[in-house]
Amino acid sequence: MEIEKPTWGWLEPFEKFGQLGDKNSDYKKVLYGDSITKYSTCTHAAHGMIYALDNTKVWDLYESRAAILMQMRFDGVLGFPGGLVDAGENPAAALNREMIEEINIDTSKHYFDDKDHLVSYLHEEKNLVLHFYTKKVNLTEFRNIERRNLEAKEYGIETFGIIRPPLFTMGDNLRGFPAFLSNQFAGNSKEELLLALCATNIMTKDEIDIAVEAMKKHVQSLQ
Ligand SMILES: O=c1[nH]cnc2c1ncn2[C@H]1C[C@H](O)[C@@H](COP(=O)(O)OP(=O)(O)O)O1
Repeated sequence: MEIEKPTWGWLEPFEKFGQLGDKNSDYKKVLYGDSITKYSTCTHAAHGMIYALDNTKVWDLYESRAAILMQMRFDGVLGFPGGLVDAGENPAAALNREMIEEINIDTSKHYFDDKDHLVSYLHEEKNLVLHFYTKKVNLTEFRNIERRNLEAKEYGIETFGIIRPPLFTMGDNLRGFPAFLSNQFAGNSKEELLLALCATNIMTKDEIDIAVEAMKKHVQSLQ
């Protein structure tokens, strides 16, 4: 008896871009302009990091540094809100559309445009270009954005809840940010997070390198 194929959620060969397990080294940085002209036949996606600086202390001990909005995705890995760019669509416009669908953002107050673009990456084998944007809001606005998320159209379908990464490292030099980094991330989103933390001066390159080393040691110790 022939088993009927599900019409959604089946990774067809053309959906190769959605497969998990990408290596950071598979992505190379490309200029935004080139990515639009030279790689027009690739699949494009746009994702965005909304963040607010936050100088409150966690348990009067650890610097919060910033509230950053990430999400648990339908495929069980972490990433930023965003998604695929439709044919003929501008990546920033696609990002705003996805932000409405995935986290119910009010684009009359907060929207991404070309000047929020931080970096674009090409995954040659997957024929995939990833555009990444950042948007700074204040902490009150950030909390309002978080509150609206439960009413998003895609909540419980494509997105399974928003999260804030802990940006502090606890006394054992592992719990907190390094342990967070040992999760699985979609596409190149871990690298995007690290780059954005540095570009926004939320963390120094040295602090990031220390956390990444602690995370690697932890992951190796589990193997
Ligand atoms: O946050 C991200 N940063 C970089 N790449 C990402 C991120 N989230 C997903 N991805 C990758 C994974 C896929 O290869 C594509 C498509 O993204 P996705 O958000 O799943 O697209 P749709 O919601 O299905 O339109 O980007």
